[in-house]
Amino acid sequence: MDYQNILNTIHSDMNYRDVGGKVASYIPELAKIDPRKFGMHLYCGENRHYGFGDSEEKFSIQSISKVFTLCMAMNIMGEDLWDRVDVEPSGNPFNSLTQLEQENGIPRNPFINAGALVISDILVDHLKNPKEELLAFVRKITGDSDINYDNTVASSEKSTGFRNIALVNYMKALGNIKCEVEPIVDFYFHQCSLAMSCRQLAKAFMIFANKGRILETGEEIMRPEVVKRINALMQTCGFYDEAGEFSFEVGLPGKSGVGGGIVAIHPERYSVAVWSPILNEKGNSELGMKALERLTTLTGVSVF
Ligand SMILES: NC(=O)CC[C@H](N)C(=O)O
Repeated sequence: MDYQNILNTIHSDMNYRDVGGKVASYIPELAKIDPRKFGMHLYCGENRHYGFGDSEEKFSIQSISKVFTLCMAMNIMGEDLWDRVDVEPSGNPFNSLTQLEQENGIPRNPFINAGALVISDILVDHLKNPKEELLAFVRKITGDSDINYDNTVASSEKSTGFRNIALVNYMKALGNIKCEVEPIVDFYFHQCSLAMSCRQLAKAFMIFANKGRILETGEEIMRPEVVKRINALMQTCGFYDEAGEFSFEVGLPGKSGVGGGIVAIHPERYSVAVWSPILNEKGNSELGMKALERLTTLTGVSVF
């Protein structure tokens, strides 16, 4: 497959003028990002890297980080994790509070904010220094030590993160949060502030296309049965109330973030990341979704 040729076609056929959404502004620091940014990187192992545009520039990965923390929490808790968080698509916005009341504080899935905050609670509860351990985990699976938190983005989100703070308080009232609220949201805002490029994200997510092993070293990070669960959740819940649309258009498991990044994997073939900060009304990168639709259409291959 001539991936570089396909990526070049996507790059020349599409740009930010094709979409009408807006850069996220509820986190003030994200509102400063240039809406014209557009990059994509595809990695198939054996040093086969293909990319274009701003694929080496770091951006705020936001909710994409929820896949990393889920992975760590599953390695700690095993199947007991599912007593604290469910595995169903929410059909609701990522920061919604309403379902929690009807469902006794058990979030629908680990990728909506409520679910990711329960995962943060678990990591804060079990790890000595969760921020350092998350950073070490991400650097290890990426094979790159040049990955850090963006403290300016983390404090910017903290200054306006009332909904997330409300979610933790509410779940604590309903008995699904063990630790204090402050360290949980501090950890959550930091995980969301992780700054990575498309190239780094494609490398990191290769473990989900490679049955849980780091491709280059063969080291097992997760058991294959854990990868099965995480990929299933990316397929059904990775795009909030647009997970159906992403499956329909793209046909790959993936995860988005309000920084405008999307990562998707094709098991045993490739891992791909795209970045364009303009979001649609569901909070997913508009151009990113279109670019990935082009990728699976032009290659003629998806998981379906
Ligand atoms: N969808 C997202 O990327 C949301 C993450 C963001 N940090 C928030 O909690 O609102």
